[in-house]
Amino acid sequence: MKYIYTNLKRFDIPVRLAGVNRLAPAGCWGAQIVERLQDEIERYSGKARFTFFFPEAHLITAANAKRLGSPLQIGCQGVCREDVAPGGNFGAFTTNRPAAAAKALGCGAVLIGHCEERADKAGILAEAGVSNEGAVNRILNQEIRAAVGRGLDVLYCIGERAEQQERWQEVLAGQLEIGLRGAGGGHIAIAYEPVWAIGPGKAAPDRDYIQRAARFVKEATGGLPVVYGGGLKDQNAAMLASIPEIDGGLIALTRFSGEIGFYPEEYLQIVRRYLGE
Ligand SMILES: O=C[C@H](O)COP(=O)(O)O
Repeated sequence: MKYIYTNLKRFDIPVRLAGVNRLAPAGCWGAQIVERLQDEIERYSGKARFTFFFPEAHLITAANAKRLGSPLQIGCQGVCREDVAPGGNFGAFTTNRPAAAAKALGCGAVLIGHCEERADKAGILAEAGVSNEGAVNRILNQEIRAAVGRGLDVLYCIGERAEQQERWQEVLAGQLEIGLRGAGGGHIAIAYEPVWAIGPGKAAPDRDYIQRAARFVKEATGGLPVVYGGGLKDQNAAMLASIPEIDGGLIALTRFSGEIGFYPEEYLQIVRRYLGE
């Protein structure tokens, strides 16, 4: 079974507001993505699982657009490190999204620890004059445990930044060891994303580099599924699919130059290529 994840970041922002959304007005953007993809995706049932991480505003319309029995799973882009509990917090979580809320909104999965989330948390710590990767990993661990506690599938992102490349093993080991502590019992997959390979103008590492990291992650986690993200595109999908330790991919942009963004037809082309069709 292959796992194909998609992070739709904030690709819902229209071009006139400096975003990359050329697909649909914000109100129906999530539904349109589901409607344009689900027929084709259904052809791969049994061969691959598809999860789409939407910004919260689109979770309901995306979930409503999903046909009954569709293999497409809807996920959100993070959960709060605390959750509601009987006799505990009843929902006093202004601005945050507890795992229970994600569940109630129709999510089956959550993306945790994306490098953009890590950078945001590190930025908050930096405001207090603190630089502490361990603290970021501990907060992400709380989020993972909250998500697992609610039965959400978790895609946990790890990866080294450019300046960490020489000590990549130490960085990945810390992210895994602290992030996954006490989080057993759920469905957790790892997205290996070298931060320096993410986004427009960036290129994915070569096969050996990715295989070495994926092997390391597999060994450190006792064999959890590992997917690759960061510049995954039509041109390298087959190469990535040929790495035995890689169980799938995490896609965001489908077009990295010109009118960059997420385009459903281009996405399907990457999927076809990855699945060898
Ligand atoms: O969440 C996905 C990753 O950040 C990969 O992004 P990218 O495919 O645009 O490089």
